[in-house]
Order: sequence, then C-alpha cells, then structure tokens
Amino acid sequence: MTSAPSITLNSLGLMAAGGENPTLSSLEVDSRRVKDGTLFAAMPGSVVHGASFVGKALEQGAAAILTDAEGAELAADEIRAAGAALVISEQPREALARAAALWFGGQPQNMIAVTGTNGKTSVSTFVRQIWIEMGLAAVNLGTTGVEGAWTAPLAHTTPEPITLHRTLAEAAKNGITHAAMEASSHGLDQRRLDGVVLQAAGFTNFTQDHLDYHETFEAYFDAKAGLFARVLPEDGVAVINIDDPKGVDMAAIAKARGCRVITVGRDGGDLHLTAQRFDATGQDLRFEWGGKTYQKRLELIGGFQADNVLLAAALVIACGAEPTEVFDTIPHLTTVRGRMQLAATRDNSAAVFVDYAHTPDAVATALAAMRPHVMGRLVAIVGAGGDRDTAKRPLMGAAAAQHADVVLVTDDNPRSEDPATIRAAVLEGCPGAAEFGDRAEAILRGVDLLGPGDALLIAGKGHETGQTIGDDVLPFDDVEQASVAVAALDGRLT
Ligand SMILES: CC(=O)N[C@H]1[C@@H](OP(=O)(O)OP(=O)(O)OC[C@H]2O[C@@H](n3ccc(=O)[nH]c3=O)[C@H](O)[C@@H]2O)O[C@H](CO)[C@@H](O)[C@@H]1O[C@H](C)C(=O)N[C@@H](C)C(=O)N[C@H](CCC(=O)O)C(=O)O
Ligand SMILES: Nc1ncnc2c1ncn2[C@@H]1O[C@H](COP(=O)(O)OP(=O)(O)OP(=O)(O)O)[C@@H](O)[C@H]1O
Ligand SMILES: N[C@H](CCC[C@H](N)C(=O)O)C(=O)O
Ligand SMILES: [Mg+2]
Repeated sequence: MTSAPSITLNSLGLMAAGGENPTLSSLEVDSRRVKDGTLFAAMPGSVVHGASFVGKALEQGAAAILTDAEGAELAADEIRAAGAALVISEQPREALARAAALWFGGQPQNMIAVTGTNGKTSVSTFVRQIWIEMGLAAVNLGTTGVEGAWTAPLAHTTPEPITLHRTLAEAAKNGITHAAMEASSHGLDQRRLDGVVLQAAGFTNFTQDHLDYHETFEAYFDAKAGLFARVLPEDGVAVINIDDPKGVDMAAIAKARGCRVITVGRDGGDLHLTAQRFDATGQDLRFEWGGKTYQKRLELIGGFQADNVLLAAALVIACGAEPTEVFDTIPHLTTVRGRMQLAATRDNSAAVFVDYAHTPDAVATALAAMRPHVMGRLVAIVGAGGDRDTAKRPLMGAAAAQHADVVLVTDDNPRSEDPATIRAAVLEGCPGAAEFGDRAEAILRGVDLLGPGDALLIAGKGHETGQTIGDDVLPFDDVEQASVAVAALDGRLT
C-alpha cells in the first residue's frame, strides 16, 4: 500500500493505550504485507484471530497494532516488548474503516450504496448508467468490479476498507464525481463501508442467501439493516422497495433516525409502477411520481428489471437530480453484464439468456420474468455453488422445477466440495431433472432442446469467466459457451 507523508496514529482517530503516537507508513490487515512503520489491524476472523500474526507483524516492523480486547489479551505482552503502540477497540473493523477513509482522504462527492439479497449489481449499474446519461463522471463498484467512466478489477462485492478507500480515492483523483456501490451483507457485518460518506442508500429485497455465514435470517437481516441503522448519515435519504415486507422494516429503521425516506413499489410508493407491458425486446413502463404520470420504454427483458430501474431512478433523485431528466434516461439503459443477457439466438429464433440467479428467489424471479417474453417452452440450467449456503440448493432446484418446463442440473463453482453431492442436493428439489457434471455439455443439451419460440435460461454464473474446482479456476464463460453451442447445432462452426 502506498505511503502518505506524516500521518500519525492520532490523526486517524486512533488512541494507543500507552499514549504513543507513531508516524505510520501504511495500513494493513494481512501480516504478510506489514513493513516498517505499518499499522497492523489484527481482526477477529471467521477462521483465525488476526492477533495470532502480531508476532510476525512486529518482526516485520509494525509500529502499531489495532485490535479488540481478545486480540489484546493474546498479544499485549509481545506488543509492549517490541515498543509498538496498542490500540484496543470494541469495534476494530469500524475503527479500521474510519482510519482507511482518513488515510486515503478522498471519495467521489456523490455516493450511494445498495443492499438486498438480489439486484444490488443491477441497481448500482443502472444508477451509474443514469448518471452517465446525464453527463456526469460516474462509476459503479461491486461484483463486476469498478465499471463506468473509470474501470478497475475488485476481488469482493464490497471490498475491505483499505482496498475500498484506495479505490474511491483513485476514482476521485481521476475526476469521478459520482459512485454507486454494493453493500453486501458480509461487507456490512464486517463494517467494510462504515467510512464511506453516503448521500443515499437503497434496499431491493430480502430472501434466503448466505445462511452459511450469518446462520439465522435475523442475523442476515440485521447485517443488511446496518446500512440504514448506522452507515447512512441522518441527513441521508433511504430509498426503499416497499413491496417487500422487509422494506417496511427498513423504512421504519431509517425514519426512526430522522432520515428522509423515498418509497418505490408496485403496490404504492412515492415512485409507483402502475403498469407494465411486455414484448419480444423489452417493456413499456407507466409510473407516477409527484402526482404526475410518466410512460417510458425500457429495452430490457424481465419484469423485475423495472423494479431495479425505478429504485435506481429514485436513488439518483435522492441525490438531488431533476426527476424529469432522470426519467428521460430510462429508454437509454442497457443490459447489465450477465443479468438477463441475450447470449445467442438459434436459426429457429429460440433465444438463450445468461443470468446470475444464484438464490431460490432469483431463480424463480428470473424464470417467471421470462414467461411473458416466451411463446414456447422454457428450459432452465441450474446449479449451486460449493462452500456456500447448503440449505438453498434444493430450494433452487424446486424454483427451477416450478417455473421452467424442462430443467437441467449442472455444476456452478463446486470449490472444495464434491460436485456430485451438490448436484444431488439441487436434484432433491427437481427430481425429474436431467443431470450433467460437465457444464458445457449441459449448455449444449439445453440449446439442442430448443424449438421455435422456446427459450433457455442459463442461471448462476452471469458475468463470471471461470469455473472454480478445488483451488483451480478453469476458464468458463456461459455467454461464450452458449454461442459455441448454437453455432455447432445450427451448422455455423467453421
Ligand atoms: C467470510 C469472510 O467474509 N471473510 C473475509 C474476512 O476474512 P476473515 O477475517 O474471516 O479471515 P481469517 O482467515 O479468519 O483471518 C483473520 C485475520 O487474519 C489475517 N491474517 C491471516 C493470515 C495471515 O497469514 N496473516 C493475517 O494477518 C487476515 O487478513 C484476517 O484479517 O476478511 C478478509 C479480509 O478483509 C476477507 O478477504 C475475507 O473474505 C473471504 C475471502 C470471502 O470469501 N468473502 C466472501 C464470502 C464475501 O465477502 N462475499 C461478499 C459477497 C457476498 C454476496 O453478496 O454475494 C463480498 O462482499 O464480496
Ligand atoms: N429485483 C430483483 N428481484 C428478484 N430477483 C432479482 C432482482 N434483480 C435481480 N434479480 C436476480 O438476481 C440475480 C443477481 O442480480 P444482481 O447481480 O443484480 O444481484 P446482487 O444482489 O448484486 O447479487 P450478489 O449478491 O451476488 O452481489 C439476477 O441475475 C436475477 O436473476
Ligand atoms: N456472491 C455470490 C456469488 C455466487 C455465484 C455463483 N456462481 C456461485 O458460485 O455460487 C457468492 O459468492 O455466494
Ligand atoms: Mg452483486
């Protein structure tokens, strides 16, 4: 991490138990990256406590250690012996987030964050597209990296604070004035974005995912609620999908803190979707805002994309934009990479879509959303990821069986698990489905099934470009595989 001149521990809002105030050369959460003068944040991890690496960090020259009471108990003696400063915090992750914000010292002036089980990447991408259509220098940050007027790869949906603030400061230095970011439940739980100054925060929906990490629905909800209960400032605006029952709770949490709330929904709301008409290439939307009715064309497949687009529009309005100018951008919005993306079309006009549905609700939503656009049969390819929520697997299979006419089960990043065991769990929810260990073969068979008017949804990997098996990431791209399968079956391979 690049060093900044003469930043002391105290100037980052951190006070050492012994009153020391060293000048720091860098901030690190990983002991392997510590150098002379580093502040090493020894965090309580899910596998190991970072304090077990304090000895190594001190050997490498750490000038200060930030940790919690447990970490201090583990490492206080060696820190004292080395003459380093010890900062003990009840919430060390939040302290690190605030320190990282001060260290890098810059972010785009206008920022929003979106949380929810599904739709975060879609909404933040639409927010960025709207801002760019309005002539503003904007990016979105999340699962697909940093995209827009400036690009950079990211390893996490919500990066840890050091990467996050380094990225935001670089974006600001490159002239980016507007940024939309995803707030994942892991990111919120680990306080990764607590140092970001937000103008508005959005909520999409709440259904099952990530119970492997949060363990209960309550803990998963509380993590997401942190965006409105803690991260959004009191003068910020909460923009809430009010059709979701949990949206009502999120709105109440934000209101109780004095935040302004804008509601968006089909059943009502400040921005109210009143009608939607589908055709082969997209949809027409009718909605109301401020007592006026608007009708706009949206060139995207999938009814749920209208919910995402209106939430995005309301977030941009929440940041101060003129509503009419915002709504005028809707016809110019384009497909979010890997979300209901038309990947290929067969000679008989059957369409193949690639989508990132990797939760039971997303599989149901994506397939149900395709129905009005499809005259024939709907074929679905599903699989579930390894080392993730195991309870969602049969539910994903069941959602596919309920909403598609034909289901093919295959692999989706088995990671350290046995792929056949994961497929068996998915098949519990769709017992009649065909099973293919090889994802490319599943796609070829799925495409082969398509007659005129049929459509195929390849769910789960969206924009991803690899299949993770064990520690290996083998190149794999659903869009590319769909094109290859269509070309092969329609005799267009040269
Ligand atoms: C479960 C989880 O979120 N883990 C994240 C967490 O790791 P951890 O604290 O549990 O790590 P740990 O292995 O117990 O180690 C504890 C501490 O010791 C440190 N350490 C470890 C080894 C060493 O030699 N030296 C050292 O200092 C580690 O840096 C860490 O601070 O903090 C790390 C540093 O910030 C993250 O990289 C790591 O993300 C892991 C890789 C991960 O896969 N996270 C996923 C689940 C995640 O965050 N996903 C969400 C998206 C989810 C979604 O919405 O779909 C995301 O925002 O990307
Ligand atoms: N508003 C919505 N309601 C229900 N399902 C949705 C909605 N928006 C998107 N989806 C489904 O969820 C999938 C993932 O969408 P998106 O990537 O925008 O969500 P995300 O919240 O960013 O996911 P992740 O947690 O992986 O970052 C889409 O491909 C689609 O199948
Ligand atoms: N952010 C999600 C992405 C899941 C994508 C799916 N392809 C899988 O690997 O399960 C996760 O890490 O759980
Ligand atoms: Mg995402």
